[in-house]
Amino acid sequence: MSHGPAQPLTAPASGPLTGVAEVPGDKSISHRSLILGALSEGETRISGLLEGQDVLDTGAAMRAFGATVEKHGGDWVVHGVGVGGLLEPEDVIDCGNSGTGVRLLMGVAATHGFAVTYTGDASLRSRPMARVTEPLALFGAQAYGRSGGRLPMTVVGASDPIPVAYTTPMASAQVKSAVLLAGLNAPGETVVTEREATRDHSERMLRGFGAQVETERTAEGHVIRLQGRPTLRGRDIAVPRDPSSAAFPVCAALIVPGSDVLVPNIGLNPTRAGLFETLREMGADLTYENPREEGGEPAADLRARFSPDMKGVEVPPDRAASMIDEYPVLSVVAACAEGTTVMRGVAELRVKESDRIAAMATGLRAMGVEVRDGPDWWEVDGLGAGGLPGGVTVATHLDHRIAMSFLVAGMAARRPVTVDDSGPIATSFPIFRPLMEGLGAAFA
Ligand SMILES: O=C(O)C1=C[C@@H](OP(=O)(O)O)[C@@H](O)[C@H](O)C1
Ligand SMILES: C=C(OP(=O)(O)O)C(=O)O
Repeated sequence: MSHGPAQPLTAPASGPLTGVAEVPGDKSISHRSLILGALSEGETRISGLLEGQDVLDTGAAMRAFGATVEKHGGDWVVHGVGVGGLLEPEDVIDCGNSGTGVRLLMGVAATHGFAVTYTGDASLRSRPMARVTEPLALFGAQAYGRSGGRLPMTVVGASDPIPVAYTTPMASAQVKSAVLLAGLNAPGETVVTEREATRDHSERMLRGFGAQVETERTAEGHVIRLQGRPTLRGRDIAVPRDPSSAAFPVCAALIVPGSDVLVPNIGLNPTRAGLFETLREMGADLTYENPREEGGEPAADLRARFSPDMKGVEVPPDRAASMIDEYPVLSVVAACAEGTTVMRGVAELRVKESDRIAAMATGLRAMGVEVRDGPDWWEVDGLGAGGLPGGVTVATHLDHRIAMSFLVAGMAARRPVTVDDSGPIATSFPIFRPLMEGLGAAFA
């Protein structure tokens, strides 16, 4: 919960970024590997787990719920307790900065007959939890939190849960996943309908661990049916690299003159790849090399080269869920393109680790970029390649993606960009700084 002293960091203009950027494991899949391993019988061995603080906090939580979670050599090994077998934690569960961690855990524990109190850092304590506790109440769980449905919050799990049919009111994989994970320990069929498809890692991984999950496209949307009380069996998991982390070296290469960067082995699951599609529409020199299937999902090596002729685009709102965490860094690329980039249908950006539209707009405006915004949209007027003035210090509001986005901006700007706190980068991309330095970036 406590956050150490702020760690300011400055990115001055960079020379060409070149080389290979091996980004760490996918954060969404890493959380789910630990959680589903803990709900399985037997051993789950995970290679490539993201060792970011968000994921480490979920690992500590699974230990508090009774599972064994240990690092053996380079792998993480989980010995699970089986579906319905979680134990009552002896203390508050602190999820740090992680919305995914707390919301998925609330779901899992909501159909166990004990109470759990959750908290997190100042950012997480400001984020809305009613979106999860409302559907969990349908299973019979009761939540008692701060006003506005904020953490700290105690959720009293249902001792006699009933299955639920629920339509998610916003495009959120966290809400969908919380309901599905609660449904694991409810008898019968739990059904989640989402109007827009969101990342589908929970569905794919639940199936991989042995649950019966069916998905169907209907007139109402995307329907997911889970049969409750399955036996989940531990398995080996190789976590693919994170496309949301790949976004930073890719975007930096596109806007720093002379750059040519290879980001190998990135999953291009269509529920995650919207940024790359958008960048290509803008005219980015971004190619998919060696396209292949990895663990049943499309993957490729991404090659990004400096792209001085990118144009602003209108990003279709139905693409938002597939690139929701990438809008901050897209807005930096947009500021280096010609013309206006329009981003609509993105109200969810206002309830992430920070209000990401406000945070990016404030920093971009401070360096002279024209940004217009409304409740669920924003537009950035590009200054063209080499046009970003820089010369600002920006507030990152405990938000890793805001910090990394402005550091990327500094690499392409005429004068340095300083972020007031780079500490939160460790939540999702702990090797961001050495990785970017390896490509040629300098920090001060
Ligand atoms: O399910 C997940 O792993 C995630 C879902 C998204 O959040 P929402 O469900 O709030 O859109 C995303 O922003 C987050 O980084 C990870
Ligand atoms: C929104 C994010 O994470 P979370 O919701 O898990 O805190 C993110 O990583 O950009």
